[in-house]
Amino acid sequence: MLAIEAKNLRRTYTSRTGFLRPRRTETEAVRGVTFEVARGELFGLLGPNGAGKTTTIKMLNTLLLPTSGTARVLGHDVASDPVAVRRRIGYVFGGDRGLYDRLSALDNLRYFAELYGVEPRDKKRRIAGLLDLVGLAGREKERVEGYSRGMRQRLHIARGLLHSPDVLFLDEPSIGVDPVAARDLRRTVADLRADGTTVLLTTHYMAEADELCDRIAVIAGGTIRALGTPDRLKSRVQERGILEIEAYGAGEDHLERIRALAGVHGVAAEDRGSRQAVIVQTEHGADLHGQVLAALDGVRIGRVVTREPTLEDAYIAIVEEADEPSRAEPAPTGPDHAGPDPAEPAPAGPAPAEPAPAEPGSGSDTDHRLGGEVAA
Ligand SMILES: Nc1ncnc2c1ncn2[C@@H]1O[C@H](COP(=O)(O)OP(=O)(O)OP(=O)(O)O)[C@@H](O)[C@H]1O
Repeated sequence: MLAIEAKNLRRTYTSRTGFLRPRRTETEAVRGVTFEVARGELFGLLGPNGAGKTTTIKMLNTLLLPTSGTARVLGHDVASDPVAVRRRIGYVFGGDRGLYDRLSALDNLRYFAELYGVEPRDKKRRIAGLLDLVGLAGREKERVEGYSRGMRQRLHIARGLLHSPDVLFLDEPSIGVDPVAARDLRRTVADLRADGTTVLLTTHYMAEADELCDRIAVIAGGTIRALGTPDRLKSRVQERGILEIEAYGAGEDHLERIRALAGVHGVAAEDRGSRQAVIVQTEHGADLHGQVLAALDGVRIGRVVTREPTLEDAYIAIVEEADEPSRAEPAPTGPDHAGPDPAEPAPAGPAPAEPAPAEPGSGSDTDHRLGGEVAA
């Protein structure tokens, strides 16, 4: 039996804007998403901001009703059997909310264990095992307010696992976590998988996805643009050369000039402190150094290197193709691929069913990303 089965999932948000003349605005956040996750698999959902990742996760973990389409988790339908789904899943989202700062990690876990109905006779052993798994054993008596962001995140994961879920949703667990803590977090996630837990992970960090995920779906504009193993995704750009230029002050006009050069397949700029890395994907074997540097006329340039493509380059290429449908490659076929979907308007559907989260420090619930706890 599959852990997750999503078929043509769609979700449209309807919001009202304007006071005197209110208008209804519809946002098609997810526009026909189909994928399957096998039991024990670590599956990554990657995409730019606003791509529809959180909305997809929330439909799968029963916090939002799909506008149309179906989803099953361990065979249970998310819309018609949400209680059975909730019993089998855990949900951990990035950020600071969801823990009691004034309590120790141990007391937090004891409290949530009670809330989630963990059998009293199992509680002690379960908590000790989880503290061990997330690397907090020995620090469990300290108050959470003194914890680093990485430690909090690992405690969040322990909390999400208290009721021994078979499927864990991890929504950007490493957001705002420093590189050393992020490495520890990756180790924890890898251990979870080794224990047989199915994990659906969203992240903005490509290296993390590359290291951890068995398969990855790249989502943009509410549809899946590519799906496969990290190697398979990388093979999309294998035939390309990557030119990486350290720059200070390159603007969108410079990038446009590079984009317009014959033999250039994609351009992206990443801020790295005071400098930028301008990453240019070129046709394999094309020597575009001179032309690219000429297009950066007036910009201070540092090191220029050519290198092999990474998952990040594949990701940039996929997302850029999604932005420019006319340049999109033909949709690949086969079980490991999902091509661009036709963007038909989503039919109107049932109203959202977001349970009000009863989270410590949850504040107002106007932020759509901050879902409630779904553990049974
Ligand atoms: N409650 C809501 N009401 C109206 N629009 C919403 C709501 N929640 C999300 N959206 C919109 O739906 C789209 C998808 O949002 P979603 O949060 O699922 O994306 P995401 O891929 O998780 O983004 P991020 O990486 O920034 O978290 C965005 O355009 C977003 O503005």
